[in-house]
Amino acid sequence: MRIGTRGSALAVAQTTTVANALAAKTGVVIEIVTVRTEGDTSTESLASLGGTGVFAGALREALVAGRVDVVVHSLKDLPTAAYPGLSIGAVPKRVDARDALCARDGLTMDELPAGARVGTGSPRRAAQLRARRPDIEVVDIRGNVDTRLAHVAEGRLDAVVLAAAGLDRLGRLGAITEFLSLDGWPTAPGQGALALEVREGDEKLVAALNHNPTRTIVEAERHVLALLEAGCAAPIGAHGQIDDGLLFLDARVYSPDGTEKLTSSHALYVSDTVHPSLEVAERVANELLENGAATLAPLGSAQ
Ligand SMILES: NCc1[nH]cc(CCC(=O)O)c1CC(=O)O
Repeated sequence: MRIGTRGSALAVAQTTTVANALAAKTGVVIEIVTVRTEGDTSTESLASLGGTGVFAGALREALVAGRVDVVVHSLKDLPTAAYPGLSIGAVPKRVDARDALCARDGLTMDELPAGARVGTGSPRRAAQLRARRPDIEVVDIRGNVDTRLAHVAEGRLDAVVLAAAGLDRLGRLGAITEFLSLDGWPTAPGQGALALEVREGDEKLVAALNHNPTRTIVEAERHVLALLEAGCAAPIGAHGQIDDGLLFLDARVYSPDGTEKLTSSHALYVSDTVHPSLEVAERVANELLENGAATLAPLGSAQ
């Protein structure tokens, strides 16, 4: 079985984990194939690339063409629209969904001095930073996780905000100076989860790695994006969880300058309905739209 991945250290790390787990569960021999994507090679800001699918496109083409049998995506980088002929065969158990602050000298968010330079390429993180600390300077950066951490280590920035999941997968948890709680800092739909995409009909190749609660939760988070017709670069955070059969979904839309935000939370019992993810997302998205989400934030083009 050939598994396709982006070439970044993070992508290779998470694909290797998936390959090992799949080999252990199925006994199949696995080869990892690296595919270059526009999101990896371009130095443009993510927002200007148009966001949607800059990482996923080349991987999906390789899958359709039969050059690989499975591709591993970070779920948060995967467009919400279905892709003809392809299907998400499995969503493995999610790891940490939180963002983390990686600052110089062990500083926390509250301890950063006024005027501190904090790097991120994400409009959501930029809005959240401005909301939390209007007195700091948000700096737009690109590059992989190691490049971003180097900006701090080498003194060009005071801090960066990154996904805890990515830092963990790269063995860089030691760079974290504060985990940002999901209550106050919901993260990108699907953050910390992976999607194993296959050609339609091949779902059984990867079914052994599927984790149904994770799938239900991340589908709810992603439905919010789709219902708001928002791209992955929109300033939207969403966080779902399942406790005792109750699916809870919280989503927040920010104005880019961080001065305004809209929040909506709803919950329903998974066993009470046929499509719990879609229903809870509809309640959340409708409430956000009724309260003006589309005028508060540039949601980006429909997918
Ligand atoms: N957009 C890049 C990207 N895609 C997935 C992750 C982190 C790992 C994950 O969320 O699964 C990252 C890096 C980051 O946001 O810090």
